[in-house]
Amino acid sequence: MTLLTYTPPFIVRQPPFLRTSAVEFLRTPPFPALLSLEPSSPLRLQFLYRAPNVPRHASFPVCRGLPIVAGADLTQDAVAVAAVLAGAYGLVSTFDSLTGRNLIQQSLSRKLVHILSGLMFMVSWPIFRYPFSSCSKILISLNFSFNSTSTSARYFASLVPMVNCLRLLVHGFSLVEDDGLIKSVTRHGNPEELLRGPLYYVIVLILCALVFWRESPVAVIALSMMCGGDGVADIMGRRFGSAKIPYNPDKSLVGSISMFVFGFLVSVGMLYYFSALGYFNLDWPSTLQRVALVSMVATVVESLPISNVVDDNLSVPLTTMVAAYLSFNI
Ligand SMILES: Nc1ccn([C@@H]2O[C@H](COP(=O)(O)OP(=O)(O)OP(=O)(O)O)[C@@H](O)[C@H]2O)c(=O)n1
Ligand SMILES: C/C(=C\CO)CCC[C@H](C)CCC[C@H](C)CCCC(C)C
Repeated sequence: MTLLTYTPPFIVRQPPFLRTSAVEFLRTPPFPALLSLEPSSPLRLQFLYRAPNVPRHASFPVCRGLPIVAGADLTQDAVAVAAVLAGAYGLVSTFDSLTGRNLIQQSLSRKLVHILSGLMFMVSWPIFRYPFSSCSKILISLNFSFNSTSTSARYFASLVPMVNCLRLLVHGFSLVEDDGLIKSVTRHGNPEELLRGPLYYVIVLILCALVFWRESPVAVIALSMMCGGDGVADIMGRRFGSAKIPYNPDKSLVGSISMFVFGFLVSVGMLYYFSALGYFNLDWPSTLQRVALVSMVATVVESLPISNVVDDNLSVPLTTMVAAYLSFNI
């Protein structure tokens, strides 16, 4: 379904800091907002913003000339923020209703919200597409040979977890009552619980959107391990985890195996999703090995008896970010 037509952007030189082995490794530029000096044929924008087919190993002369009207419409990103915020509210309300009617247990509701929120947020990233910040346009208009391909879309997308972060703070400190939120995302129904796992969770979403975004496998793998891996580990471990981990009686082998398997599968699936939309081009045999290694590292960290020191919603994604960054840059 064609929603909008826009003049394709122009390719700029990739910033030096992006000329890492990761970029070489990914072969073609990962940036959907690349600007090409000679406009290619108008691309018809689909609902999901696909990166223009940038030729592999394309040369990237520095961008010059008149301001480049990206053709992107801020309106789309504003609508996208509203739509994803509505989705977040709807997800929590749905599980509030299910727990309220005793159709699912509160602990299962919490984990399903944990699994679905981050993954659905990540899946929504391609609908944000304002290609560059106003400062970039000003720099271009001044004929500034800038190297940035920063995309403002990430800032719009990060508004969603930011609003939810505020929501968790307001209700976590009981400034405003929201029984539905508390029932669907806390284990014991205490508002203060919102200020721990759920709050760390949305902070990680903000970090992933702002720092790595859809232009790198790092955030994709980190959120896949936090949501798909850790979330399923809890569900499977509680249900089938009779055989405990020797060094951590609170965790089980089934839970950890589930963490690895589902974290790996969800990571590969999400990487394929963004790769299919053209955000990065992966060498799959090597990528699968790297994702397996990162998944193993995250699984080992999640199995450690450190939950009282650092929440899994921090230790798992942060460990995954470091491991994925090193793995895809070496
Ligand atoms: N590798 C794992 C991970 C989790 N679990 C099971 O899932 C429960 C909760 O796991 P945990 O990761 O601690 O979940 P949290 O996110 O810390 O719990 P909550 O969602 O309440 O914050 C554990 O007590 C355990 O029964 C398991 O058996 N093996
Ligand atoms: C229960 C949770 C963590 C504990 O381990 C997850 C809390 C989730 C937040 C309450 C809501 C977060 C919403 C996302 C930022 C956006 C989701 C959008 C999507 C379209 C549903």
